[in-house]
Amino acid sequence: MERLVVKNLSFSFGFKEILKDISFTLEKGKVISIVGPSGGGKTTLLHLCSKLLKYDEGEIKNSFNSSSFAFQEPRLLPWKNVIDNIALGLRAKKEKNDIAIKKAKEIALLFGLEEYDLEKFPKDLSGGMKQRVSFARALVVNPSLLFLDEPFSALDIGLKKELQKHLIDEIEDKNLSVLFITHDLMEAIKLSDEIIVLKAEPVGHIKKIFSIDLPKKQRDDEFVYSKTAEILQDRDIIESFELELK
Ligand SMILES: Nc1ncnc2c1ncn2[C@@H]1O[C@H](COP(=O)(O)OP(=O)(O)OP(=O)(O)O)[C@@H](O)[C@H]1O
Repeated sequence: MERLVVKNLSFSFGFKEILKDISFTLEKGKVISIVGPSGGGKTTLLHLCSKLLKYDEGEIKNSFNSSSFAFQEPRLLPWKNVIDNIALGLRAKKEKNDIAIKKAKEIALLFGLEEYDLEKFPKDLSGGMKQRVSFARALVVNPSLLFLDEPFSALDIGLKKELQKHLIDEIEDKNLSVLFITHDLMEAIKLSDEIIVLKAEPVGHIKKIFSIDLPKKQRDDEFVYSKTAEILQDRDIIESFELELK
């Protein structure tokens, strides 16, 4: 069975402890989001899980067949146009060139890019367009596990909803698993099976894990709003986000 198991993970940058005793399991076809205050160690945790960083203590066992990553910063290759940036992973997997181009074009159009955008280079794209290219590049290779760091943060509300819907379709149709970071509690409620709340003080640790059982396609705005209101009643969430409810 494909899964990601994180057990008693701790990590420091030099003498600065960033994460302590983190444990959770991501099963096939499930979505876990990591929420928490800025500087709480969310990106560090994602980088450890995706092997971009080496951990100090504990264990990470990843038995997923394949994975891909969309970073907070899109990290596109400046000398390649939109299509070639999206097709990068497909070419690395030795996909035939015409098929790679066809798949890259299909997903680019699905993600709301226009035909005339496809030849553009990253310097000529808006922040939201770059983010869509980066997300498309991660998804087009059909990974079994997707790591996402704030994938929708630069998108307007309409595009955000469209891409979230597309992601939910991929999760349900292809049994895709996702570990993602968001600052947006409503987004986490819409997409996740579990929400991990990280607290930064004194060292990044898991304060709470919320489970959401309603099937994702049944989570309408009303559900998301009422669940958000319910979760915001929780003392731990208020503390984690350093919110003050008056
Ligand atoms: N390469 C690095 N070297 C030293 N310290 C780092 C490095 N990268 C991150 N940090 C520190 O680690 C802590 C956690 O950073 P991280 O980016 O993981 O937090 P985050 O929760 O993702 O924040 P944000 O929501 O603002 O993206 C911060 O105090 C940050 O300054």
